[in-house]
Amino acid sequence: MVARVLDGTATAAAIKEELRERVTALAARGVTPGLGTVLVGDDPGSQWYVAGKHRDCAEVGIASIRRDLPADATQAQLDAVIAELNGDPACTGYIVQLPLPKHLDTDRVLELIDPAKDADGLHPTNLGRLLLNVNDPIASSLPCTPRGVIELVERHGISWQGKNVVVVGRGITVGRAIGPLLTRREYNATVTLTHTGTVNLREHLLRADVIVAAAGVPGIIAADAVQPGAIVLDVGVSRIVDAATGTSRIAGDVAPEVAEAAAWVSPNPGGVGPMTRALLLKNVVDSAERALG
Ligand SMILES: Nc1nc2c(c(=O)[nH]1)N[C@@H](CN(C=O)c1ccc(C(=O)N[C@@H](CCC(=O)O)C(=O)O)cc1)CN2
Repeated sequence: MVARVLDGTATAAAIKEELRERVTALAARGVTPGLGTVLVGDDPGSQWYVAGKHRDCAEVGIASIRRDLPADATQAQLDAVIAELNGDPACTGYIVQLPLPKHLDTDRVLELIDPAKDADGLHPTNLGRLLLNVNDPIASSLPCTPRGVIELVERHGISWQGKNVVVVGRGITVGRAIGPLLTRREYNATVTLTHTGTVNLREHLLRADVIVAAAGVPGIIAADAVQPGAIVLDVGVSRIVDAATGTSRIAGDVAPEVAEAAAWVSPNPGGVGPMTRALLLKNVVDSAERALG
């Protein structure tokens, strides 16, 4: 068997087209959504992602506001930028690109974001609402990557109902947030959260109908750990630098041979990454519509 491809690039393009229409409808009501980004430092991956977010905004008609700080920015400087965006009416939603340099306090930063402008859905209030408003998908922003994973599968005609899902990785942007979403009644999946400390990871994986690999460990999902016919989503991103040439490439969590065992695989790049960006825009448009009532 050769797995079919869960095409994130094409699916994200379709979502952006739908969003363009919604943005036009908002404009007719006098509202222009505006996405802000805060980037600290010069990590090439983060710079690339942030640039991509602004390109996406231009494509769908969302205004974009960019605040870049040097790698040695102080906590006070970062706090001031957040206060400025919280107070800027042109900025209807924003994100702080993660990871932050180690000397900055990520938890504090996420708490300082106005929950109504939290386009990532990572403010404690919004993560709390994710747990509390179990059947209200747009009560507040939802984390973009989990939302992207869910839509990528659904838009390929696959239902989540009754699926055994094994998530690998316990980070805040994916692993911890996807379980509360997928166990909502509308999806009815059964979710096991595993991580690099899980004993007998392979046994868990062999029971999975769907694997969401978000550990950031290249190749952690091997072909002999995937049951025939499984759906495998490769969320992990590691950059491997070739010491000789200085060039870098992306390595996902899923070994290439998995494509011979699974029914569906998301490529990496070209799978969940573009969906994360598209769902960020969707959060911004959802919240502009919510604000109108
Ligand atoms: N504040 C946040 N920070 C981070 C998040 C997040 O959701 N919010 N997630 C990741 C990075 N990320 C979004 O910011 C992200 C990752 C990957 C892509 C993407 O489009 N990837 C392309 C490949 C691009 C390349 O060549 O490097 C793909 O998969 O095809 C977009 C966004 C961590 N930080």
